[in-house]
Amino acid sequence: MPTYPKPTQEQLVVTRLGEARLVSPLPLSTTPGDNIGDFVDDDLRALYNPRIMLGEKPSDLCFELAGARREIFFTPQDTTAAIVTCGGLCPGLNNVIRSLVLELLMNYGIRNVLGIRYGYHGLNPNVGRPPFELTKELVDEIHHKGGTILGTSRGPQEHKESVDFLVDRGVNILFCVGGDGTQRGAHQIASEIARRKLPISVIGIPKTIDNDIKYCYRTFGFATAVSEAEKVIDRAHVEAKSVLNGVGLVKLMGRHAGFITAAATLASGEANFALIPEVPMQLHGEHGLLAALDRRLKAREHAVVVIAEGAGQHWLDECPDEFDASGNLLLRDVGPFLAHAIKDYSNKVGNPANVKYFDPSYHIRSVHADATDSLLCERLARAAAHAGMAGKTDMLVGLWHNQLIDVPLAVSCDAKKQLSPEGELWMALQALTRQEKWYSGV
Ligand SMILES: Nc1ncnc2c1ncn2[C@@H]1O[C@H](COP(=O)(O)OP(=O)(O)OP(=O)(O)O)[C@@H](O)[C@H]1O
Ligand SMILES: O=P(O)(O)OC[C@H]1O[C@](O)(CO)[C@@H](O)[C@@H]1O
Ligand SMILES: [Mg+2]
Repeated sequence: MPTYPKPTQEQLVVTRLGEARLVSPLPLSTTPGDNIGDFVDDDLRALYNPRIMLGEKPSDLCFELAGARREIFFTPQDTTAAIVTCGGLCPGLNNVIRSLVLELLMNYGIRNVLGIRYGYHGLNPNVGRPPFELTKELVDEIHHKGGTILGTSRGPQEHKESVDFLVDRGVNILFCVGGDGTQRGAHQIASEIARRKLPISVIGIPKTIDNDIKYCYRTFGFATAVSEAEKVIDRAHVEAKSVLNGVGLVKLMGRHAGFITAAATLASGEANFALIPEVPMQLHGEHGLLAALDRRLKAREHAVVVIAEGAGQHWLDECPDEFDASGNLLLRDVGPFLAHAIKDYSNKVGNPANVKYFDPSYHIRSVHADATDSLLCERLARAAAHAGMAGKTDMLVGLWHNQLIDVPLAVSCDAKKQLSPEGELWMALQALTRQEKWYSGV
């Protein structure tokens, strides 16, 4: 259940640089049933809402389906692509780079692929390092490594200079791999390209362990981050259970979305409380977290609490907002604050807790992609390559009910996705932890 308003059909129309007239070099077919993979018809659509109420007319609101087109826009041997990775690290960045390079060079046979260094800074010759050529040999084994071989960055970018750079370097397709900020930046670059009426395609590939990008049910990196977080919760449980009144407290990444916290809590099955930014909870008072935790300790003599970094911000003292280089609000550190609050309260009520605090923050995102994410990276990257070669632009590749879709950047990056407190994930978490019971004291 999305937490954002339904788009209009007009908002879901993807921009094209012009008519795609060239026959694709991919060895695909247009005949179903011939045991050869098929091109995707440009008129094929994925329904926005796959649920229907019996007796009601289904809505025909739909996304453009991603995939290889029979007609392409760019002449492969004259085409240069460039790849840039921006924002925080995320498992799978190297997988995406590798799959893009292999699809573009080996299957489409384009001229070359440039690797842009250290995020959007690399598109500004006055600030960034020069790009380097990505060859098949260079990317051969990179998918086994965490991080990004291109480097990444946060901080503002001058989109006019970025477009000058693309023109100077003869780049025809730019692939922007990153989170919501990166996709906003990609949209600005595409808008400047459109203003100058240039035939340059800009394609986004959504990356973030936070899983907060609209029209992408699951971003790559999320599954790996959840697997890593799950291990930490399990260890926090071991620590908590080994001492009297042990409390394993785990703080996980997730600025504005609690997807990592909720999914890792469910996967682990060992946490008793999960706190996310979307569901603000009281700390003090009869129905606050501290009293609830005390009830749990009295009943079971150990507890595990998982908190997303963006949760409980309202518990901390007001102080002037600070921002990172990209303008993202810097969160105050709720983990140590909560550890102290639990210790103080438990001492005060005469039932001292033995708090073991875990902060695995960067650990969960700097690892290499697991098999689930590697597969998703492969799918997203190849779909992005197809979209670029077909001359689509100002769009990102999304994942909607397990179908890859092409989504205009303007409609994807106008807001972040958050976890719905009415959705299945949060309901499952309530059913598993039964944390409400401790809060209500019944
Ligand atoms: N509002 C914006 N408008 C245009 N460009 C932006 C905007 N926000 C960020 N960018 C560009 O995108 C880059 C990456 O943004 P940011 O640091 O917010 O990471 P992100 O892509 O959101 O990834 P993460 O998920 O790690 O936060 C920045 O360096 C900046 O150039
Ligand atoms: O410290 P950095 O590298 O700026 O990134 C931290 C942020 O990046 C993310 O991993 C992705 O947005 C967030 O969960 C986290 O708050
Ligand atoms: Mg972001």
